[in-house]
Amino acid sequence: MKLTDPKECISAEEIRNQIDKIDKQIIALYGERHKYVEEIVRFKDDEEGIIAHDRKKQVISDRRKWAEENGLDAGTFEKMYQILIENNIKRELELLKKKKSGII
Ligand SMILES: C=C(O[C@@H]1C=C(C(=O)O)C=C[C@H]1O)C(=O)O
Repeated sequence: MKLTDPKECISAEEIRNQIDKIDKQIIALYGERHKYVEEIVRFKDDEEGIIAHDRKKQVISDRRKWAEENGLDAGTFEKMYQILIENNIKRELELLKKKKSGII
């Protein structure tokens, strides 16, 4: 991805173009992440396994740390990952239901 250095940008429009490029790439990566989330259901059998409480805690704590290491607000990233993981759990539960009823 070719980006102009933030300090080199000469207008708000140029800055916003860089932000759009970055977000497009971040979202493409979340698309990739989501494919793995859906496939993990092949290795899970029940609701407790889907929620995976300890893993969920670890994921959030690592993302908090990574956010801080990048000069970002840990609480913001904790909230984002809470929402993301809650949605992933819902999706995994739907897929588990389908798996159990033989649809997939
Ligand atoms: C993907 C998993 O399932 C759920 C979703 C997670 C995630 O999106 O990172 C983490 C833990 C689980 O709550 C997993 O068990 O690793």
